Amino acid sequence: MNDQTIYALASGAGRCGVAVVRLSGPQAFSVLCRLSGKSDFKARYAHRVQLIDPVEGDPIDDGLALYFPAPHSFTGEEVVEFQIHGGRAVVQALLDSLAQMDGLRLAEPGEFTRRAFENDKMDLTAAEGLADLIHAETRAQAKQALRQMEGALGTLYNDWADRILHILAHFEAVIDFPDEDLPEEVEAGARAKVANLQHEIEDHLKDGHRGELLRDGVRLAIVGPPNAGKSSLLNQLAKREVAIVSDIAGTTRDIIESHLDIGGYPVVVSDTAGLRHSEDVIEMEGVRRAQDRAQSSDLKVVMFDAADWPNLDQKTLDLIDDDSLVVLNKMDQAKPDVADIGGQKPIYMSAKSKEGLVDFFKRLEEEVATRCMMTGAPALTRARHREALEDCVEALVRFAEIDLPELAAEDLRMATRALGRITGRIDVEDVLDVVFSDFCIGK
Ligand SMILES: Nc1nc2c(ncn2[C@@H]2O[C@H](COP(=O)(O)OP(=O)(O)OP(=O)(O)O)[C@@H](O)[C@H]2O)c(=O)[nH]1
Ligand SMILES: [K+]
Ligand SMILES: [Mg+2]
Repeated sequence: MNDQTIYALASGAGRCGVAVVRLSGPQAFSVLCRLSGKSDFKARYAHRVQLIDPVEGDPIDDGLALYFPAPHSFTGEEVVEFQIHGGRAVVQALLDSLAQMDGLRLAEPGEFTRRAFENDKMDLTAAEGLADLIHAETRAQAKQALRQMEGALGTLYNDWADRILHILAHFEAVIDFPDEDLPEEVEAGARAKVANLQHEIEDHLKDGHRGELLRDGVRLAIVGPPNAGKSSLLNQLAKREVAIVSDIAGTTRDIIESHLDIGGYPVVVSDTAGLRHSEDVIEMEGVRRAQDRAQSSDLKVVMFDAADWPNLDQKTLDLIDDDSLVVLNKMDQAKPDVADIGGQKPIYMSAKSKEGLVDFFKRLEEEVATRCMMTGAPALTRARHREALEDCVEALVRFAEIDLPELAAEDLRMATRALGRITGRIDVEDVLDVVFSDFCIGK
């Protein structure tokens, strides 16, 4: 347990109706008593308190105080929460009083959650879920974060680790008691279980990065020749004039990014420079960046002026792939009958008259949704998880190729350690616990 008591404003900064100041650590309760002049507090009960600065004797506020005795608190430590009026001066007065008390200090970013993790109140995936929930900008993001915070990922990874530990227990037994004749079918069964597990983890890894896309946002690039109407479409998507629109070809030069909520899903849209050859070095740099961005995006809108059909720009045609929505814009001026462009059926629209826009938005939303679809199984949300799971699979693959029990056991240990890195939990003690509680050698 930490011997320092930390405090911080837990609600957002700035003027508001109610502000929450939180304390955690051994002195939290005595601080509550000093500020309120009372000592009789019921656990987890909102008490009306007059807060008075103990040194100056100045009143701070008339508010509420809640006391959460350890270990039944967010951090697992003694916690006190003050709900006070959210004026800047009131909040500052309380923070100043706390700052003057011995043994108290302002919390570092994430320190309350860190203490919760250290006191086994949550594992690393739950802590990450909590961070994501606070940063979530769309409904789907918040849903995924909440699910992770409530332990969906942690449970999955712990379950996998437990299953490996049980199998490991078998190999530990073979190593420690070589004279006991353990039946061969037990080993075959153990190996079959590892193979199953390996497939489950591989399936989880093959999720098209949906959890990561939902967490970080789907990257969408709008590309096409100059004057196709790319910036006009960005402005329609963003519902404001993000980019300059003009009839001068080559208006957009740099990449213009906009963060959007499309059907509850986060999308980072990039408007790009029109693709063409130019003598202007700045414009050419813009074209290079546009092509780069198209390459690195999860989804592309490849846009042409419908009037250009059938003489479409080759640079733009070259970018079309399975992740492209091909659009013929300016249908208010021209609507050629085209069945296929680069293997895709074009979508007609007008970014100016707004014809076809509703259908296009629907199509776009579907494409975004399938890329970060929330299904029954929880999705991994971070590269950190992915790397550890890949290490785990590697160890399981090695295990399958090895007969010697000592080496096989070592690979299983590496596999559990990789999973343990994700949740921050597993250590050797866990292996021993399973061996002795679950495996009856002396039978
Ligand atoms: N009639 C018609 N005009 C459009 C449509 N969409 C865009 N425009 C016009 O076409 C011109 C070019 O539009 P922009 O949005 O600037 O085109 P862009 O693709 O961003 O062009 P660059 O940035 O130069 O590559 C502007 O005058 C727009 O008003 C449309 O659907 N119909
Ligand atoms: K333009
Ligand atoms: Mg533009």
